[in-house]
Amino acid sequence: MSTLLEVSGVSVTFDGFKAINNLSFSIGHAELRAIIGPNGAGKTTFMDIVTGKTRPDEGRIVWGGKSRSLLNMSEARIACEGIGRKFQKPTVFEDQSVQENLLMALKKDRGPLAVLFYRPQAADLERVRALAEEIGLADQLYRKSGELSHGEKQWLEIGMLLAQEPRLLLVDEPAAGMTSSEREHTTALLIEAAKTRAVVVVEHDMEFIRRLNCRVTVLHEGAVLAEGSLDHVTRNQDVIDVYLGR
Ligand SMILES: Nc1ncnc2c1ncn2[C@@H]1O[C@H](COP(=O)(O)OP(=O)(O)OP(=O)(O)O)[C@@H](O)[C@H]1O
Repeated sequence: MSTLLEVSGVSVTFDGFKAINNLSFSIGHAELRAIIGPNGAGKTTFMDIVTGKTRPDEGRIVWGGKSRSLLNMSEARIACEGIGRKFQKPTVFEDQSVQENLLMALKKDRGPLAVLFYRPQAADLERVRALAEEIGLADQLYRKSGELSHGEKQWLEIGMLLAQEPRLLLVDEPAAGMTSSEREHTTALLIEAAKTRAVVVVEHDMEFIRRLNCRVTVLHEGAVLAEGSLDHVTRNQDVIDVYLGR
């Protein structure tokens, strides 16, 4: 499988504390990956580094077919390059309908005049309909987003990220606060999304990860402790020791 993102030998120090320690990680163009690890393992900092929010002290991060470095790019540039991030808390425009939220998120010319004179074209509405179908909100297009359940808001936000056509999607704890049927739907949605792009899911819920049925990377003290199937990593003695606090 060809590599989309390659992080090598990256370290980050906060006030003398090494939060990320010589971390290496890579993901393919259409791959689903789960990242797990105990509290403080460096999962959030890892995502901050990939999105340009935090700059590493050392290491390399290369991206795409031309292996361009992400290190000199601004956060906005990295987002334009096709790296989308879903934070834990849903952030949709609550007063707008599902359709309006998705329309606003479509990848388009965002110049001030283009935004001012924007009128949705038939192709945009069709794309929004397809996105709503993909996230399971096709029958809620005209509903105010503020009226959606927590799970539905999360799907809408995932749809808004998909509307930007990212090549890599980073998703932070998508299952938190969801009912079990919402979790099942979220699993299916992420598996589907990863057929055409890379998706990294940071999650604590092992049952959710089991259903994702993907390669798992275990972080501990800012480095990769183990990698492989969930069964493989949960049999690893180092992983067992870390989770049991030994
Ligand atoms: N800005 C910062 N300044 C100082 N220390 C920080 C900063 N950001 C993170 N850390 C520390 O770096 C370590 C890694 O934190 P990080 O949030 O990346 O872990 P995590 O794996 O996401 O944890 P959790 O599962 O609890 O969210 C922690 O010890 C944290 O306290």
